Amino acid sequence: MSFTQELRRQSDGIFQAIFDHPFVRGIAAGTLSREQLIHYVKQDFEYLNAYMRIYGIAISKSTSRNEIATFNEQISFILNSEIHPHQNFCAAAGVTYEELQGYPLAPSAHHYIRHMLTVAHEGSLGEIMAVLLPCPWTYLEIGCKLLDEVKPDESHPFYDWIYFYGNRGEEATAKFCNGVDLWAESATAAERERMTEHFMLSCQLEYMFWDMAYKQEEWPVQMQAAVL
Ligand SMILES: Cc1ncc(CO)c(N)n1
Repeated sequence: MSFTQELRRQSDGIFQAIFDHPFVRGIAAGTLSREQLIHYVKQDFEYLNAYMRIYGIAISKSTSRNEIATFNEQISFILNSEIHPHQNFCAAAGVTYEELQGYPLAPSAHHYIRHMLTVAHEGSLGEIMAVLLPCPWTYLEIGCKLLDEVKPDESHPFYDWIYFYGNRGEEATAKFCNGVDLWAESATAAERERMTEHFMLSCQLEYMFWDMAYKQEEWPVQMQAAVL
């Protein structure tokens, strides 16, 4: 079993919980509220900005052109393609994408981004790849599962979202897994252990991100608006 197959086995309980989460079930059934979609897009716009910055840190730790090119491709994918699923949610909620940009982070999004940033600061390139991997991997599997289960046609409100993640992520995720596996082969046991921990925590935080959007999570005490 490869290192990433072993990671997938260890995280199976979390993957299953994500597939069963009411937000993901709500994508399948087309039953999410306008407010839940808006909360998700506001937070995910910021999340993907942070995610691209972490790729930037990964580039600064890269030792070959090949690695740089891979991270560069991933950044372009987020900038140019991953806007489509957000736009699908915006259209379903009846808002423009621009309206949902620049909001403060809710607690779980904050937690997830800080987790990735800590690993980016302290860890090796292999550890950074491990902390980033649950993002494409969980969405690929959600997309494939929903394609298979719902077989949406164009009348489904989340047709674009489901097709985007079900069809587009496979090659990128395979490449990502390959990079993590190669790194793990020459890593020490202690580093592999850290890679596993980072990966597992990112899976937990993927679950929490869905939960945050579903419950429209906010900080428990409202901040006071600045007096200008
Ligand atoms: C939180 C989160 N995880 C994964 C993806 C997929 O890229 C996303 N857009 N947002």
